[in-house]
Amino acid sequence: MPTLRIALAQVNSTVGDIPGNVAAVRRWSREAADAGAHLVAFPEMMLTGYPIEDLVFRNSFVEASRQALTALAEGLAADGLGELAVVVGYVDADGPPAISSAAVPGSGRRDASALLHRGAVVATYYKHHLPNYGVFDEDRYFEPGDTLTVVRLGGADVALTVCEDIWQAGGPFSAARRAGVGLVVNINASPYELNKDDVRLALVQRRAIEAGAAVAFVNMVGGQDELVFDGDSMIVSAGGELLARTGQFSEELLVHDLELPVAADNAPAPDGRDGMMIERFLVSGDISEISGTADGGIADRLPDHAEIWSALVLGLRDYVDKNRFRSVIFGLSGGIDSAVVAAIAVDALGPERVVGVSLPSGFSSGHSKDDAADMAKRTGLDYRIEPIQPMVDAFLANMSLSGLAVENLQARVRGVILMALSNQEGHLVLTTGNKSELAVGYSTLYGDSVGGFNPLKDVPKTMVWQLARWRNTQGDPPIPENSITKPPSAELRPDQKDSDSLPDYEILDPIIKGYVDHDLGRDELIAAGNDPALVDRTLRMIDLAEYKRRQSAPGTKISGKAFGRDRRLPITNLFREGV
Ligand SMILES: Nc1ncnc2c1ncn2[C@@H]1O[C@H](COP(=O)(O)OP(=O)(O)OC[C@H]2O[C@@H]([n+]3cccc(C(=O)O)c3)[C@H](O)[C@@H]2O)[C@@H](O)[C@H]1O
Ligand SMILES: Nc1ncnc2c1ncn2[C@@H]1O[C@H](COP(=O)(O)OP(=O)(O)OP(=O)(O)O)[C@@H](O)[C@H]1O
Ligand SMILES: NC(=O)CC[C@H](N)C(=O)O
Repeated sequence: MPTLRIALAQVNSTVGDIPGNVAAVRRWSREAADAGAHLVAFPEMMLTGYPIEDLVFRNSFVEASRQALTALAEGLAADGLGELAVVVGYVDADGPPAISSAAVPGSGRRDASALLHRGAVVATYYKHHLPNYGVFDEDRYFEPGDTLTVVRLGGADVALTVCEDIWQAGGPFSAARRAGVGLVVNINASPYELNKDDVRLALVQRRAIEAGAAVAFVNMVGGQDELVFDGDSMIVSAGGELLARTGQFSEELLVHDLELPVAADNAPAPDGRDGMMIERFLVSGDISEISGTADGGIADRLPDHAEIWSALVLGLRDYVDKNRFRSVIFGLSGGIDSAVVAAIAVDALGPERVVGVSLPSGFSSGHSKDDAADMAKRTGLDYRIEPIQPMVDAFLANMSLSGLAVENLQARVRGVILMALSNQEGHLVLTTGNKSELAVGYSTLYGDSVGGFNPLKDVPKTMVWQLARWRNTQGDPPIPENSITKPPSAELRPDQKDSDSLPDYEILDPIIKGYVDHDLGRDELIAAGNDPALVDRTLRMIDLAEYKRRQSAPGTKISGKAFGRDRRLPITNLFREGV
């Protein structure tokens, strides 16, 4: 029985930074070789980052990816790593150049995996199953491959597959059984959402059994606009037993020895109902002898709140760093939302890169200023005070405004100040509205909704409180207790409370979840026990706020359905539930 030492490189690539991503492959390949690995696998689209969206239509981009791949193969050999088999994701094309931003049939854009060895690209594989739901639009971008690539290395047969190939029965995994491979390598760009780790493990186990082969599943880690990749790479035996698993949300090299069956030269059963062809490549008959043993170990999964917090921290850090911002700035009101944003930002970037500004008006309570100052003292963030009343008064001296217009004016003056400080000092402005507020439109357009990124965009208000309490149990509590316990208020008029305009968030959030996350209609929401009048009111607010969401800042997805790419609704829409 050949034993292969497999390394899974759970690493962070950046969309468009092809030279940086190539350098990362060379760096991690060196580590894998030093650990005695025979094969190292990198994530889907490692060379380009993922998702590349409409960049795929630019021939120059696809060509840069293809050239980087061949140069990488040569570079690895030049580094003395030619004997290591390196599996890496990239974008390829094997049809005529694209002529417009449409998925021209035959233009052959491919979501591809390649095996590099001894300075050459030995084999390539094109992703067969293309996800086209939720945040994925791969039918728009790629053509599916129809041939399973099997490589022989050290007397074992290994099949190459890409991400969605593992999410659907049939196709490559069923072809892998026909080909009689010992191992299927599945390279991923599988974004995080809560509880997806449990789904993934069961899935990888199911596919291993379907293929009758061990599965090495490697996922990327890091943030890309609204997505965050959590890693969670693993190796599962042909019988479905979990053998090794990485931690979540950090770069890691998992190295594990796998005993594989000796490859047989029988032709595969020809009549596969999977509809795939099988193509075989010889990589190398002999491989280096194993020294010692490598057991990757099985890392514990994070509990839910720790997992969500890690996702939000990594999502923000990578957005800031990859877009080359030195620091972030936001209004620090003493309320729970800006307090939790401050704690996430300090965890992500360190207090010296976080600026919190108290922007008191005539209606700001004493405790709002004290709680903001307390938050700053606890975390060491850069705290400023910019009173807004003189600027609000200047507007009111020159315009006749009343009621809501005056309320929103305060939020807008705050937005102008934050954007001015951003322009002056170069900070990224964070906006702080949570998923519940975004759902019902409880924010001022061009006011508190200004900003380039929103860490709480996919976090319902009730979870904002839970996260605050959880974070305060981890070491020194960063969030003032008063910010957690006081009733939420926008403080735009005397004694204003969120509860004047909105039902309690404990009642509101389940309705939002049903309507937004699960697409339930009015009758189903009422059948689930929600008050009919409240359902009608909430659905109306959600429907009418679509225009605000369409122009809202991006923020990290943590749920099964986030606002943005996951949930796409027309703004102009006269359909009303139950009417
Ligand atoms: N379909 C559509 N397409 C494009 N634009 C549309 C539109 N419908 C209205 N608009 C525009 O939007 C304007 C109305 O929106 P906007 O100006 O924002 O005003 P609006 O949504 O009426 O008021 C803001 C609400 O958010 C609350 N708030 C504000 C600040 C902070 C917080 C908090 O606690 O987090 C809550 C505030 O108390 C108030 O209830 C209209 O005047 C119109 O210009
Ligand atoms: N006095 C203030 N100083 C600084 N920023 C403010 C102030 N008031 C509002 N903001 C900004 O506007 C955002 C929305 O205001 P709002 O008061 O609704 O939220 P919050 O204070 O964070 O939380 P809560 O909804 O619990 O009150 C705040 O998160 C904050 O960024
Ligand atoms: N990149 C992909 O193919 C990802 C799709 C897959 N269903 C996932 O969410 O992990």
